[in-house]
Amino acid sequence: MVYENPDGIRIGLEIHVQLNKLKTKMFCGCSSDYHNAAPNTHTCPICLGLPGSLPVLNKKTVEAAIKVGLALEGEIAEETQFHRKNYFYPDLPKGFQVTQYDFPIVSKGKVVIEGEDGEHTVGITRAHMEEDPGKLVHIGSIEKSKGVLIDYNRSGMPLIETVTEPDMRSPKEARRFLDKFRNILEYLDVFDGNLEGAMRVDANVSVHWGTRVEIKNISSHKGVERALLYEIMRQKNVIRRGGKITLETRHFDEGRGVTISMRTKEEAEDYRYFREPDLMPMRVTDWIPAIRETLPELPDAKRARFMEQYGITDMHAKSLTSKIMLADFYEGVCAEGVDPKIAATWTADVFLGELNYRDLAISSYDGKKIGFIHTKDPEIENSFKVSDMIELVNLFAEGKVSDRAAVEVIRTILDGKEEKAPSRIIEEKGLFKAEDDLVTKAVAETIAENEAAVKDYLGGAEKSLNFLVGQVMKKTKGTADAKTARELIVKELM
Ligand SMILES: Nc1ncnc2c1ncn2[C@@H]1O[C@H](COP(=O)(O)OP(=O)(O)OP(=O)(O)O)[C@@H](O)[C@H]1O
Ligand SMILES: [Mg+2]
Ligand SMILES: [Mg+2]
Repeated sequence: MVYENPDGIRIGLEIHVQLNKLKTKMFCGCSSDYHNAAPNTHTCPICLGLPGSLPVLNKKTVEAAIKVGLALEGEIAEETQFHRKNYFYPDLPKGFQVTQYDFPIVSKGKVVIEGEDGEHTVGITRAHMEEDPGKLVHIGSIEKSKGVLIDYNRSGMPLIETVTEPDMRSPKEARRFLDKFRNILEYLDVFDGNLEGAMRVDANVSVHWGTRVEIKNISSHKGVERALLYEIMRQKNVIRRGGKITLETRHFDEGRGVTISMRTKEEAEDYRYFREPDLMPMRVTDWIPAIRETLPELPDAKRARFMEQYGITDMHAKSLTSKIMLADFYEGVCAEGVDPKIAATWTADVFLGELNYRDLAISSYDGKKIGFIHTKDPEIENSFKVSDMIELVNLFAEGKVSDRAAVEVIRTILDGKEEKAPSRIIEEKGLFKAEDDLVTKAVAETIAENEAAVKDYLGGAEKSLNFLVGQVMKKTKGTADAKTARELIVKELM
């Protein structure tokens, strides 16, 4: 299958990622652990940009950038340096942002995603380091706001900006790219995507192979997908009415789901880039071998190994490796000699499905349990123990609990406040699988009591069989295995 891209869509992303796993900021010793702190409490003359303060580069920023570059299979510049991007705006009182201009540390990388027509490669144009400015908090909506508050806790946080080639051909591909990119960064342990403001995306998009429009500063992957869907529709409509698309910057209004023009590129500023005189150029070639040593097994490699080592399907391997903490949890479960295929089903399909359904995001794994938080309210948190999954998988493998009962156990643990082992939950809820003769008895009774349904089934109405199975489940209070019940009924009526 070859994807034709009938609307000539091209999407290129600029992704700002905070290296929020580093202990301190980029040019000063202020702690980067500010997310729960009061505004402007994690600041000093350097990150406030006060006159006379001098930056001291946090070497870990450069190391992390090189690590990212290697993971993206990019080229690392032999010599790299910083520039000043001059602009006047209250998010950076010193009047310029320290960034990299024509010497980005990383260039020419790639990321392989699941595209519209199978594997699809997205080129990485460049990735560079820069400092995060302070955060402006608009009171009310950005267009109507009467006032602005500024929090400089974020100011001076190390960022990596990654620019892709316009290689994505649909909003879905853009979202898949972002999911994959985030996953890689989390594997590298340089980034925690659950923290507020950790990843901000500018999405560039054009239709009919035309001029691009840039949508600035979108904070979620889903937001990027929605903004692009809207923007593509808007551009197509403009062209259909005989209009022209011009290079402009737009803002995505998450609430209304629309993009709004902010400025045209003619109004774009001239940033008067020049070399940052307070920071020396760096030669980093010698650092590369040691950093390469620290590269972990990356998602694609892990996925291939999982299929090979555990004999699981590609779908399961993909889902289990979509988060490093989930992959580690799964391996923790398998380490105890449980059936890896059953463990994959219960972890990837049921457990992960139930988490998504509840808007819970995986946030930690400590070797014993996997933790998760609510995506809208991080105060809501819970965890699931490796030992509980092992017990459940074994009970299921031994035929002691049915599908339905195992799902019920997982739900009970996710929703419960007190800790309980699966076997206790099963006992308390009476979920142990019914003995075979109990099921046989229920089948016989069901057939005797439901003459009409039996007749319909024998007359070819498959639906009636479902009804009969339902009756058996009811009689056994859901403890029968639905598949067994079905087989028994069919056999009886043959
Ligand atoms: N025709 C196009 N359609 C869609 N995207 C495009 C097109 N041409 C370029 N792009 C994308 O636009 C982005 C350009 O980003 P880049 O940072 O190089 O420049 P910029 O947006 O002008 O600068 P700034 O950093 O100030 O936003 C890249 O992601 C690129 O892939
Ligand atoms: Mg741009
Ligand atoms: Mg850019």
